Amino acid sequence: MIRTNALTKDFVVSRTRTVHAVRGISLDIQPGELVAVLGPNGAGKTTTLRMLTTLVPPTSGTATVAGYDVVADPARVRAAIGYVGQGGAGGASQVVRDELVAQGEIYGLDRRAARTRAGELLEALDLTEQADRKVDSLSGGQKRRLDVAVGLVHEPTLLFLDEPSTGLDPHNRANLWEHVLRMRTAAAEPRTIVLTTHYLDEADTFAERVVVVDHGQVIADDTADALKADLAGDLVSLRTPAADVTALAALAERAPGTRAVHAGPPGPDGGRAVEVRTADGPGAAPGLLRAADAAGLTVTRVDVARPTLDDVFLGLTGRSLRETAVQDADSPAASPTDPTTTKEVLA
Ligand SMILES: Nc1ncnc2c1ncn2[C@@H]1O[C@H](COP(=O)(O)OP(=O)(O)OP(=O)(O)O)[C@@H](O)[C@H]1O
Repeated sequence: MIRTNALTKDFVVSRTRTVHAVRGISLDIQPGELVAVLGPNGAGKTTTLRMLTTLVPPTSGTATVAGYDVVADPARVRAAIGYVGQGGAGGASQVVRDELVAQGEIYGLDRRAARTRAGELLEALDLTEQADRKVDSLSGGQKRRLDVAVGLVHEPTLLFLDEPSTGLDPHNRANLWEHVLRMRTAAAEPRTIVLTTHYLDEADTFAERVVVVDHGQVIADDTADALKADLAGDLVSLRTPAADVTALAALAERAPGTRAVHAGPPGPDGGRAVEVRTADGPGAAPGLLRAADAAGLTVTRVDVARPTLDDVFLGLTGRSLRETAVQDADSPAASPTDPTTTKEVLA
């Protein structure tokens, strides 16, 4: 459905400065896949999407989308895809239903067919009640759902969404995702969806495949579970009195499946946690406890944590992710420091 080979984009910003936004991305995306492209600000996610949607020409490399070359056949690519950009699609002073009808007509539907299609999309995206309102009176979540509806007017088999949920509160993000997932299977054949996101948790929960981009390159490409298992591993944390830390750490080093061992800082009681990064935490923990017991070492508490995509990114780049406040776009009362609106995003 999408195949790119060494896709590259340089922006020449002055005689002395060129931004290498995308540095040779090769991807192969099959029909029906739901792929999240994840990466920090400036990683090249949007530029990649804009090349795949024919909005900017590549500097070098090739890309075919829905079987058509993005440079040689941009009109056919555009007819086959839907694209929802970061800015949104709806005209602010348009009435919601009229916006969808107009989009249908742009894509060649006659007025009657365009009205029917608009009605179906309003229904599917829970916007029927808002159909006669102006676009700029909608909440952030409703606007984003309208954007998705606009992207689907011509029933594309392939949908690109650039940061569809940025700025939405957790409730509206979940709601948008519910609709996107429903839209995906509503077509005769499952739609292929490629989206960019900063949100680790949604890439983790919803995407079947996560492509991690950093500095214009793909640095990882797999299911979230495989990335976490291969690149991070589980963390078994064994709390032990100070006197046993060195011996317990040495024992953990020798345990099967151990990848790394690290002693945490002393707690209020002087004890420390020996943190064991291992392929299979729940599988390894009982063996570690038995070995500690046999060696006469005391373990006062055991915790097993599954890794996050944050751990994956840290493992790949040495850079961590920051807790960043996400302004609740639909609930003006919520402040950026409200813990319910604070989400993990890539720093
Ligand atoms: N038209 C342009 N002219 C010059 N530089 C550009 C242009 N568009 C993007 N860039 C630069 O290319 C790099 C990649 O930008 P891009 O928008 O693709 O990143 P991104 O991963 O989508 O970031 P974000 O998550 O912030 O949207 C950045 O350094 C950006 O400043």
